[in-house]
Amino acid sequence: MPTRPYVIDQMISPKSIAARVEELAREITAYYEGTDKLVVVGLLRGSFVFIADLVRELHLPVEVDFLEASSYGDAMTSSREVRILKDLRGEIAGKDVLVVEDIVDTGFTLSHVVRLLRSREPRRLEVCALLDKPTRREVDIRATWTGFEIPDEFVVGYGIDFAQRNRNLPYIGKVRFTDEG
Ligand SMILES: O=P(O)(O)OC[C@H]1O[C@H](OP(=O)(O)OP(=O)(O)O)[C@H](O)[C@@H]1O
Ligand code: HPA
Repeated sequence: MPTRPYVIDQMISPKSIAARVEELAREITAYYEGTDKLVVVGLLRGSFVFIADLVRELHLPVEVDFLEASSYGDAMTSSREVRILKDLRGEIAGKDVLVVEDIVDTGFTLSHVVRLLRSREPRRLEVCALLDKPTRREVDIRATWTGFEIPDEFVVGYGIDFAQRNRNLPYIGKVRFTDEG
């Protein structure tokens, strides 16, 4: 539980998110056109809202699978140790794969997951991330498609949490502590 009081200032509205998700889905559909099946892999828990919206806009035969990775716990900074808490149910060897991530911050989570999944030899593996904080990067990795580049702010909402709270907000907001001067 966060002990300090905070408020959340809206940064990206539900309307802007929906419009961007539609654009991303259009590009992804064009990229994978002709695939017999795209395995869409959501990284739990943060991507659960984004993946739900994104897959409904993909005009492709899709299978949905999930991988749970965790490195933040209840903190605002990465432990830099990525733990895989739940693996995929299905095989991805020889298949087209799209990894769906909510946010790329230091890059530790995504690089760990991409390395793991590439070792299973998918046919094509690409990444779609809703948010990117490029100024915080510690590992050299980029998503193939990014929804929004954002400044160095701790964000919540649309699936993203602060110590497991605020995932259910329909917008992306930044956390502002109210006990600071
Ligand atoms: O680029 P990084 O610095 O690695 O940060 C990004 C990751 O951090 C968050 O996951 P978290 O460990 O909080 O788990 P969660 O998805 O269950 O909230 C977020 O959902 C990303 O997966
Ligand atoms: O800004 C963030 N908010 C919530 N979780 C996160 N994990 C990495 N960056 C963030």
